[in-house]
Amino acid sequence: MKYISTRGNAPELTFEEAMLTGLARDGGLYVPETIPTLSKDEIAAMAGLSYEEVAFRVMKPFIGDTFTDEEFKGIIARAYANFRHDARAPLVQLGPNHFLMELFHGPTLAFKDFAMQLIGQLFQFSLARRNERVTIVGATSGDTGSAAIEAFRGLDNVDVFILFPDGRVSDIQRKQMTTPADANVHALAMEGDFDDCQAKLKDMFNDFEFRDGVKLAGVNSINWARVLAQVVYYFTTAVSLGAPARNISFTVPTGNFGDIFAGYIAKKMGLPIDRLVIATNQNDILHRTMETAAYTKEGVTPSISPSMDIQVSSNFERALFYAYGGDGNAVAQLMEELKEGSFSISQGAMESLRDHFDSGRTSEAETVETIKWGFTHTGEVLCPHSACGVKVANQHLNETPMITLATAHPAKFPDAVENAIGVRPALPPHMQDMMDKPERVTKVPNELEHLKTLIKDRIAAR
Ligand SMILES: Cc1ncc(COP(=O)(O)O)c(C=O)c1O
Ligand SMILES: N[C@@H](CCOP(=O)(O)O)C(=O)O
Repeated sequence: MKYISTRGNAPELTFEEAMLTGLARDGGLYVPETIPTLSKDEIAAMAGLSYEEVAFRVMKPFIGDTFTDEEFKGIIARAYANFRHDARAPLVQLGPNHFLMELFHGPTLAFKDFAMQLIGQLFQFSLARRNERVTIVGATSGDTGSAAIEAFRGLDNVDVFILFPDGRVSDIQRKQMTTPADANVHALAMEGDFDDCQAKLKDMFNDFEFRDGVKLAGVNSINWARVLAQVVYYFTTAVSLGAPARNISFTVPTGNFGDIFAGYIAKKMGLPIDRLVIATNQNDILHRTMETAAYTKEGVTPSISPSMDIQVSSNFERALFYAYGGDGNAVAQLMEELKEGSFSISQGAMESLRDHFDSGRTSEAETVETIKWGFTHTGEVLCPHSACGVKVANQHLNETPMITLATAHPAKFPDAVENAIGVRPALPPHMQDMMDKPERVTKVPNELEHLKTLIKDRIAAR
């Protein structure tokens, strides 16, 4: 299996190379040159298997012979050993035809753990056998950063630098990033919003001297392995509700478009997904795009679902690549136009997107109302991001079972939840001592040269 860039102008790579590389050298994102498919029988045979067994069957065609089967099974087993629920991604029922996929039973209480715990194991295996070290730089609106730190802390051959927007993540998210004492962890509170952090990260990748000098690697969802790991739970949950014998729809709280794009890949692999519903908060660029065919950047307005406060939605580029029939030049042209603030999607590409995706937006007041509704009508305490998903899903219910992804544990956003329902969700026991630990964080300006120097100096000092 070879991996190609969405902008069509970067070297083709193997799975392992693409994983360790992150962003393609033409600024694009890596995708597999073909999407492997699974037959109805192969999907039906997943019923009753463990999460880990399904993970192996879904991901194996994408990794080819990168690892032996035994090696890959060992990697998967170690990745999910620290999850606190046997099903890993359990379903709870919210209504007659509406289910919630709880994706917050991993070590940092967000869906990011599903991919990041796996990537941590994949990197360790690959770096050890190649005798290499890397510098991971990640951009986060809160959850990717804590998941990355948890997955890579304490490793000798990895430094992990996390850029988060100063003052725009929850207190718990910040403490998850600033309290680990490991010397290879560097939490950087940057001025600006998440889009600024992600732009600086991409600037670093596009500076080849810096990139090659520090051996830069990326663990944001620009990394194909992140997306791939997230494909698995679409299979486990759809099969548990009767797929492939019946269709299933999903609603996904969306920001950087990685999670819902994983659902699109599951569909392309043969999982009978009817609709994939994009749920945004008030930062609704993706919903506006689906309605108007114009992707137009506006400023980000901080919300009570901060992890979705995103306007430059990185993985939408991958969706555009498929909507434009794999035309890398067309995608590169759109991304060039985006530098000026907006681009328009052609009619054919828009039809292709609308064949798979619906969308909706949730205001701040509606998010609060939905947290209340969830608690009162179902007993489920929703985090604000998951509440955005449930609100939009409730508007898209029909005869096809709907699964909404619950992307974070409510205890990561206790103020928003307590304000809505008067109950302060408690952190699980393994995280309670975090509140008293000292924080280690460096405030940094939104300046590329400053960041590059800091990173080089920190690596030299280790
Ligand atoms: C809790 C939570 N929900 C939803 C999202 C949006 O996911 P994606 O960026 O994959 O669209 C994020 C951030 O990625 C998140 O942290
Ligand atoms: N919401 C994310 C933003 C980064 O997304 P990623 O999936 O590209 O890593 C976060 O919590 O950091």
